[in-house]
Amino acid sequence: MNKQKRARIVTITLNPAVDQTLYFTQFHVGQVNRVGRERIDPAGKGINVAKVINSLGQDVAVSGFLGRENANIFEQFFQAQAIANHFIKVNGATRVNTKIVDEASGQVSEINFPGIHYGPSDLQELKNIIKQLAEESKLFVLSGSLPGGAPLDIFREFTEILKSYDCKVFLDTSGGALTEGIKAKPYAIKPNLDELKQLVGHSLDQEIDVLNAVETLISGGITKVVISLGEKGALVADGTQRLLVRPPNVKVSSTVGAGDALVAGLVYGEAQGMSLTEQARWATAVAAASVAQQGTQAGKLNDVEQLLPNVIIEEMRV
Ligand SMILES: Nc1ncnc2c1ncn2[C@@H]1O[C@H](COP(=O)(O)OP(=O)(O)O)[C@@H](O)[C@H]1O
Ligand SMILES: O=P(O)(O)OC[C@H]1O[C@](O)(COP(=O)(O)O)[C@@H](O)[C@@H]1O
Repeated sequence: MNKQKRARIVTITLNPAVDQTLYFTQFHVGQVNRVGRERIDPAGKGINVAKVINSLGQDVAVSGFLGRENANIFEQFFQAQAIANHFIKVNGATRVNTKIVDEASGQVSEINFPGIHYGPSDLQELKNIIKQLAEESKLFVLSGSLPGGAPLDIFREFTEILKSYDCKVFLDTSGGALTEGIKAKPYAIKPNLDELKQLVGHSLDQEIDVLNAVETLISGGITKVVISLGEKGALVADGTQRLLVRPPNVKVSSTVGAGDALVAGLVYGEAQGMSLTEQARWATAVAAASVAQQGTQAGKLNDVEQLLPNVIIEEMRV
């Protein structure tokens, strides 16, 4: 596979977060708990996607809204990683999301805040930046929850703008933002099973229910649909193929950012012109490498390459 840089990818995060990960030998609800160690990561969905793309050696730019008061945490990181920073600074501080890791059980509990508020002029400025970036970058990732006050159809509008510039949009959001966003028919989406259930509005108890939901989304005009299934892997589908992809065994350190890593692997594969099968293999290896890292750090390219042969891909009958 030729790993030359062919396209710059842009990720948009409207609601970034400083992830504070607290590790406990064992966490007891309702009792005094002493923190074993702490990690602080500049994070949020699109920023995590960018970290992973960057660690794979692909050119990436980031944009969205950052709170002015603690923007330096992000700015220093982007500078150190040579990630092109097009974030707009708005009043206030970016949220701090706390992740509680119980090392005995491996369970992670997440406490996510609603996030920052922005004003109408901030939104206009962001639209202008997106249009400028779309002149030269053709792969966009729109990720994460919406900050307070954002209209539910904001990703729909961004997708429509980006499609008018011939850009491919990978949309990874949830709830009403996903329901509205898919109306603009993004190129690809990556809900997890809970997000898919919410989207279709009913339970998905059997494999056939999930396949039917995927079918409906693809026939509705979305080119690639990826349903992430946690440690079980993912269902990766386009108009002709349905792939059940199972991850290699890794020692789990933090599953926070696993979904973002999967998205990063998919977009990386797209930028490299990979087939759906290769894209699914890379995305799954990239996600497994990220799960083996603490906090939301990206796995190394070398680790990803070693995991690639251990990804199991089964073609399902359509
Ligand atoms: N324990 C694990 N071991 C290896 N890979 C994992 C593990 N948990 C998750 N993954 C990978 O990360 C991907 C995304 O995880 P998932 O939890 O479904 O996403 P999200 O964070 O969006 O809910 C999965 O499709 C899988 O490839
Ligand atoms: O934008 P949301 O949905 O509030 O999620 C933000 C949180 O999700 C993360 O991006 C991790 O997401 P995933 O585990 O789904 O990959 C964290 O870094 C961040 O704190």
